[in-house]
Parts: sequence; structure tokens; C-alpha cells
Amino acid sequence: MTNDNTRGASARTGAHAGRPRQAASQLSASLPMLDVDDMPQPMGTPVITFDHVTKVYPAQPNKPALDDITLQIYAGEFVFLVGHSGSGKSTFIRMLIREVKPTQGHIYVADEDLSNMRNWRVPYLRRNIGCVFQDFKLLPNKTVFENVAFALEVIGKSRHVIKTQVPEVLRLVGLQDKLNKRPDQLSGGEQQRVSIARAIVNRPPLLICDEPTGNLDPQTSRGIMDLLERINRTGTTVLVATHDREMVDNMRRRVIALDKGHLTRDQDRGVYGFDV
Ligand SMILES: Nc1ncnc2c1ncn2[C@@H]1O[C@H](COP(=O)(O)OP(=O)(O)OP(=O)(O)O)[C@@H](O)[C@H]1O
Repeated sequence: MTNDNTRGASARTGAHAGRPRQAASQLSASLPMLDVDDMPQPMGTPVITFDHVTKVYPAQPNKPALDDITLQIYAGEFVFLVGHSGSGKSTFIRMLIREVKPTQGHIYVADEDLSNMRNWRVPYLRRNIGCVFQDFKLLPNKTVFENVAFALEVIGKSRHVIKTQVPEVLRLVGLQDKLNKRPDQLSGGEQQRVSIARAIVNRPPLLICDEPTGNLDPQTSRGIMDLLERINRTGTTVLVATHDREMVDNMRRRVIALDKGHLTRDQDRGVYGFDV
């Protein structure tokens, strides 16, 4: 596959050498919530920078999971990460939340270099990144309200904040009538809405979704993508790793394609583009 990089030059330049480091508590402030009407143009400070990032897992020393990836994602963008199974999408995401460190190169989230980040700062990083996974990861014995509230409790938010923000976010995802249901009393689409509500209840500037529609039928998937698009319109940067060809082709957002660990395409208003 050819490297079809159609992004503007400004989206690919800008090494971080010499930039001041920021305290973890300043991450939110440095990732402004933009008021975005349409598709935002790359501008301002990148939310995510990959600077010649390579990841080699010890179990596969001759086959990098990611190989020399350089790219930037800006505040307010909606980006699809696509590629065959094993192309490196999950590794890309796991590195962003510092579950995995690069073997070479640097990753910056809001100017903070994750390679040098002290372990005690990692929870502060993760407060600023909402995560949604294919398998929802809800707590089965807690209600919808409690599942979302838990995300605020663990970071020490007051009962007043919880009482205000949880119903508000559940209204946003259309679950205001299901506050007292347990996950096993909900459909797959509703469970995914709970997990999205949990991911955004603390208003993170960055939302990362790994196969958010992988377990859902096409109509339910469209509802989830509409919701992600609405969240993006409030200014949240959204990164979605997916195999969902129909969704990517319909939404025509930025597409970053990986193939065997290589960045093969980075396209505005892109398409899924792989033969099945
Ligand atoms: N913990 C690990 N140890 C060794 N190799 C790994 C590990 N995790 C992933 N890999 C390898 O790294 C490569 C990229 O895997 P990754 O899971 O990032 O791909 P993916 O695109 O997310 O795949 P999928 O769509 O199936 O989830 C694969 O060759 C995989 O076997």
C-alpha cells in the first residue's frame, strides 16, 4: 500500500523540542473546549503527537507492532484509526493512556511527554482521557447511575458534583429514564451509552474509543456514532479505532490507516479503504 498522506503540512510538522513541560493538573487547561460548528481545521496546540514512535514487544522482536509513526491530532478533531487485525491500533491506543511505552520515539499528550512521565502522574493523564471499549466494561452489580458516579467518586468529586453531573450526562446520552437499571437490564447499545457517559462525565478534552460498535448491530452502531459526533461538536477531540467500514465511509472524517505497524494513509474526509 502506498503512503497516501493528504493532510496539510501544518498537521505533520512541529517537533516538541524546547516546549515547556506542563504539570499534569494543567492538562485540562491546555486542551481547550472549542466551540466547533463544522469540521475543525488543524490548528493550535496538538492534543496528540507521535514523534517517530516505534513499539517492539519482546515476544516479537523482529516485527514492530508500530514502526516509526509520526503524526499529530489537534483539539476538536474527529479521527478514525483503521487497519486490519494486528495492524497496531490497540497498541496505538494503549500507548496514549501509558499502558505501554514506546521502544523508540516520543508521544506527547497536550505537550506532556509520556515517555518521561513519572508513574505517579499517569492517573492524572488518564483523568483527561475518556476511554470506551468494545466490551463496555461496566460494573455488573451497580446501577447505571452508580456506574457513572463511580468514575467521579474515584477521583474525589463531591456528592454535590456527582448529583449534578451524572443525571446531566445520562440525559445527554439519552438514558435519563434508566438511572436505576443494572447493566444486564439494558440492550448492548444502551450499555455502550452508559460506558460513553462514564467516559465523558468528568468532561475530558480527549475521548478514545476502541471498537465502540464492535458488538452492536448497524442501526445501534449509527446511534452510537451520532452520539460520538455530538460529543465532538462540543469541542471534545475524538479518536475511534474501528473495523466499521460503513461508519467510516458515511462519516467522512479524518482517517489514519495502519498496515502491519506502518502509517499508510492519513486523509481528511477519508474512507475505510481496505479490501475485506
Ligand atoms: N502484549 C503483546 N505482546 C506481544 N505482541 C503483541 C502484544 N500486543 C500486541 N502484539 C502484537 O502487536 C501487533 C499489533 O497488535 P494490536 O493489538 O496493536 O493490533 P490491532 O490492530 O489492535 O488488532 P485488532 O484489530 O485485532 O485488535 C500484532 O502483531 C500483535 O500480535
